[in-house]
Amino acid sequence: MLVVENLGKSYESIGQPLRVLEDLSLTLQPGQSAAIVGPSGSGKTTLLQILGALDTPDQGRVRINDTDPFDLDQKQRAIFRNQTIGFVFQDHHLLPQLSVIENVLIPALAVGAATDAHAERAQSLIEAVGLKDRSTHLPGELSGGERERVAIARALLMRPTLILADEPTGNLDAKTAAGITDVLLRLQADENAVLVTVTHSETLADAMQTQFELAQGRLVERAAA
Ligand SMILES: Nc1ncnc2c1ncn2[C@@H]1O[C@H](COP(=O)(O)OP(=O)(O)OP(=O)(O)O)[C@@H](O)[C@H]1O
Repeated sequence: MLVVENLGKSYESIGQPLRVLEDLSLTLQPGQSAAIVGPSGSGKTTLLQILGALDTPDQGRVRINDTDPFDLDQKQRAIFRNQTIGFVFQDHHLLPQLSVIENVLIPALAVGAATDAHAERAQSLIEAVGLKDRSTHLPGELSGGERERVAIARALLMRPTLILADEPTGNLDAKTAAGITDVLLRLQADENAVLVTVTHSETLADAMQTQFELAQGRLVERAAA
């Protein structure tokens, strides 16, 4: 479960500080999916970075399964992030010199060694995202949509309770984007995880259970279509 209370965030800029998030609150239950939409510069990525404990808020609290990552020291926070949060980025951030399966195993390697159980999980996720025959390929040998599937498999390796996706279908054609959306939602449902996706795509936003517009630093729930 994700609970965000009264979040505030400003950036220092020449002259006045830039207030990006203002008294922002949000609660999502396990299994819930939400899209965050809003104009460019409205603070969507900033919010996602704070939800992922990659950036710190100036005010407010974030609780993920009753833990506030900002109560933890840096090392504990990194471990918590690794075990609780899965990130899917638009530009997928795969390591080009590592194979598909090695990329999927990165979260396990980051906290020690990949066990046989991790390797089995990685293989089953690679199958689940439709890349069974590609596990020894390098990212450079894959299409953009296939690379995004690898990024999704990697995000799911540690069975996160919170999945954060930043424009996961950003540079993809409509058919490929629809396939990526299906895979993401299927794996999220399998794990009963919370999914928060930031997007400019109305199609992707419509695939989520709930949609929020980020405006003037706060989230406003959009009425169901
Ligand atoms: N590190 C930073 N320092 C100063 N200002 C920043 C920083 N990061 C973001 N900003 C500013 O904060 C505002 C919100 O940025 P953010 O990237 O969160 O918006 P966004 O809604 O994700 O935009 P987009 O849809 O274009 O990706 C913008 O005005 C941006 O210029």
